[in-house]
Amino acid sequence: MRSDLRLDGVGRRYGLRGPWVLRGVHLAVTPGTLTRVEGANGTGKSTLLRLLAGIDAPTEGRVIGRPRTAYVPERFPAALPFTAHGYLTHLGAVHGLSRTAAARAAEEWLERFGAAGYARTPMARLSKGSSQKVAVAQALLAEPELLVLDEAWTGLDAAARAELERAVAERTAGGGAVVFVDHDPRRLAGAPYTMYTVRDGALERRTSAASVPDDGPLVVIEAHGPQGAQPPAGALGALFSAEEHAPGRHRLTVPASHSDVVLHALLTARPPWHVAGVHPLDKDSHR
Ligand SMILES: Nc1ncnc2c1ncn2[C@@H]1O[C@H](COP(=O)(O)OP(=O)(O)OP(=O)(O)O)[C@@H](O)[C@H]1O
Repeated sequence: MRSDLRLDGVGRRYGLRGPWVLRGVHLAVTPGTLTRVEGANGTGKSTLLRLLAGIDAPTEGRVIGRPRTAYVPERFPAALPFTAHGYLTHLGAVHGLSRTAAARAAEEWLERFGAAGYARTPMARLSKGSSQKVAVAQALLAEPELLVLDEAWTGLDAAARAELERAVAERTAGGGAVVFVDHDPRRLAGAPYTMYTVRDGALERRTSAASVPDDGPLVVIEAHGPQGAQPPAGALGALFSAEEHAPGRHRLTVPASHSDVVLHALLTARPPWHVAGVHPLDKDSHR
């Protein structure tokens, strides 16, 4: 990827008079970087990813630059009239590979994701997890400059999840950019990334995530606080991630070693937040 992909004053709404899902968004995606997008349900994460992937156009504003891009959608249309191998070979050819190179790349990626055993199975007959492997393989096949992953880990088994993390690291090491959404705050936590929260149609840049350790237990604090509020200042520096999943219902993920600090900040805030529960993060709970 030679230069940034930029969103310049981008807004998107659906329908002529629909509410603005995103408005006034400025964002630069730089070669060799990893970008994480988070936000509560329905705030516009997938909308943002589709604009970055170039499969949707902004209602207003401009997208500047278009690297060779591949995209894993939140919902992959699995019932395609191909075998996994046939589909990937076909796509490889569309991306400009020779037929032989495309077939070889298809085999290689199916193998890497532990899907070689059903390469010749019609896609309509694949399980959800297996078709997700094909969804991921189709995006990696042609070594895109920009890789956009919308909850791409969902449904993959542990080995395939790890393989996808490796593939992401390979892309950024090779100078590509990767933008992703994932519900698990530990996803790619070992790699430095820039994090943006989508809130009220805008992007807020978060900086705390880069310093999060990739080991050590995490706990989830379920807290009730003011709607639309940031967690109290005393808690912010210790947080791994924060999500307002329903109005006034905040889910804060924090290293266990820092949970006391965060609980203290919540309970002594003015007005105090109500702590509804604290539990260890179950790594698989959000997949
Ligand atoms: N094709 C569409 N037509 C009409 N409205 C849409 C369309 N796609 C998304 N929306 C609306 O735009 C808003 C943002 O949706 P989007 O899927 O981008 O959010 P999200 O943050 O990815 O949600 P989730 O976390 O549930 O995946 C929602 O209100 C949704 O209903």
